[in-house]
Formats: sequence, C-alpha cells, structure tokens
Amino acid sequence: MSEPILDIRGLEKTYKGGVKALDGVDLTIKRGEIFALLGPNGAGKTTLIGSVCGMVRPTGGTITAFGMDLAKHWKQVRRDIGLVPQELSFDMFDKVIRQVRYSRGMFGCAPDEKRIEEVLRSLSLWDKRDAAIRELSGGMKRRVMIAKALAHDPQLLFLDEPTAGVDVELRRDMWRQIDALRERGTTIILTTHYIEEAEEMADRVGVINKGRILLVDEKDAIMAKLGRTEAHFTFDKPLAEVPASLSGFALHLEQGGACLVYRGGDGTGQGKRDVAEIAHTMTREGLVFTGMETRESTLEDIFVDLLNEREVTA
Ligand SMILES: Nc1ncnc2c1ncn2[C@@H]1O[C@H](COP(=O)(O)OP(=O)(O)OP(=O)(O)O)[C@@H](O)[C@H]1O
Repeated sequence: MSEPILDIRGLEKTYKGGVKALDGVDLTIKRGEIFALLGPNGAGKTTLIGSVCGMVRPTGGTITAFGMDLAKHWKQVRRDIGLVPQELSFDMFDKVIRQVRYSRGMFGCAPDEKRIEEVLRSLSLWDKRDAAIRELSGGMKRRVMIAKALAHDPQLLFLDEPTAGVDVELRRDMWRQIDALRERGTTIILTTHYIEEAEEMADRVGVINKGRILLVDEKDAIMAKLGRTEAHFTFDKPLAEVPASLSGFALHLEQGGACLVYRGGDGTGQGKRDVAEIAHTMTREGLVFTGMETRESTLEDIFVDLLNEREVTA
C-alpha cells in the first residue's frame, strides 16, 4: 500500500472545562480516497478536523500528514491542506474572484490567474467572478467557499458538512463537484449527518461517537458485514403462529398475525435467498399471502443500530 496521506494515532482533545471531545482516535486516510466521517452532534468531528487544520491544539497523540509530523512541520503540512468549514465566512462585499485570489496568496502561493480561472470554471462560478458575494444564493456562496479552499491546490481537502442546509438538487450538484475533485486526485475527507451522502460518495466510512471511532471500513464491506434484509408478508386471514415449517428462519408475527416479518441475512445475499425460500415454502403449503415487501438496510439503519448497540454496551 502506498504511504497514507494522513495518519492519526491516539489523538486526544480535552477542552478547558473538561469536555473530552477526542478520546484516543486512530485513523489512517489513503491517498486519493473519499472518506466520510459520520457521527451525531457533538461526536467530535469538527474537533478532529480542527486538530489537523490547526484550529484546535490536541492534548495528546500524533498527526502525520504527507509523511511529516504535523507538530514539527506545521507550515509545510498546512500548505497542502484545504478546508471548507461549516460556517460561511468571507467579506460579503468583496468580489468572488478577489476572495479566491486572496486565499491563494494566504498560503504563500504565487499569483496564477490561469489556475484561479480553472477553479472558478470547475465550480460554475466563472460567470459570477465579478459579483459581490452578498449577491449570491446560499448554494453559490458554498461554492465560493470550496473555490477558496482549492485556490492553493491542496492535496487533502476537508469538507465539514458540505451540503448542510442546501436543497436536494444543489446537494447532487455538489456531489458531482466533489467527484470531479477526486478524479483530479484530491483526497477528500467529509463530515456529514446525511447518511445518503456517505452512501453516495464515499469509498470508506468512519463512524465516530463521543470522541471515539466505532468503526472504519470500506462502505461496501460495512453493508456486507452489517447489512440486513427485512421482508413483510401480509395476510388477509391472520396467522395464529409462525408456521412450523418456517421455524428455521428469523421470523415473527406483527399486527395480530396479519403480518409475518423476516429480519436477517448479512448483506451477502443470504437474506434475499431466505426470503425467496420462505415465499416458496408458503406457496407450496397453500399459505396465501396477499402482499410482500422487502428492503435491504441502508447505511443509515446500520449507523443507528451501531450507535444504539454502543449506548447499550457502554
Ligand atoms: N471550544 C470548545 N470549548 C469547549 N468545548 C467544546 C469546544 N468545541 C467543541 N466542544 C465540545 O466538544 C464536543 C465535540 O464537539 P464537536 O464540535 O467536535 O462535534 P461535532 O461532531 O463536530 O458536532 P456537530 O455535528 O454538532 O458539528 C462537544 O461536546 C462540544 O460541546
């Protein structure tokens, strides 16, 4: 495996007042991937990003980025990191292009009008380059934030809740932009509350809660390991009990016997095979069901289950 772009070991942050926002975080990010960090409010996502981007001073652990110890080579490392923070922050009266140029300069990069044009065009902002930022819609303002974060050509880009509060259409548009960045080789770490976003975009997903990483894996592997199939068979004539011939399956009755529910499988397709066999067995035995609905669990179900499980066992 090529050297990771970011390697975080035993990271801790206790704020003044005693809140332990990070409690021994280990995380390795591969070059070129899109990594989604999921977690509820207050889980520690922003603190983690802040620790890598220099807004938060960790109280323990190490951060190695691009092979360099962040504590020792801070300036050099920061030069290659871009951050799109949650909060919109810029001079609302300034022009779009001036703000983007300014950001590039802040990182000590030589002026490069061609690159600024490229960035603005890639985010469909070129036509708005001379507009004052306050004249732009909320979604356009977010794009300007991305343009600013990209102006110095970072290798590693953090997007903290990139689509919070934007409408569905714009969200999809942002996803396309993020995908285009990946195509160009930028490594992206995004935090999100939208599981759909992680499901759509990410190569790998990490779940953080109470300052601890609960799980990190390939998105597909998580689905395969923790995914479940759920099937509902409905009957006009309620069943008194689960048929004996189906006792080997994870079945139970709901709605006074009018609904036979299956929950099982492991994301490898076993659930679907079970459902097919259950349906086949009932048909063979003359048990007539009038409806059947099946659904595979989403990353959201997995996330909720995982958090609940940890609450219970914590
Ligand atoms: N400057 C600060 N001083 C004291 N406590 C803080 C500070 N910043 C964050 N915290 C606390 O640290 C914990 C983690 O907060 P953090 O903002 O990192 O979570 P988050 O996962 O980004 O949440 P959200 O999804 O709501 O943005 C929370 O309990 C928060 O109240």
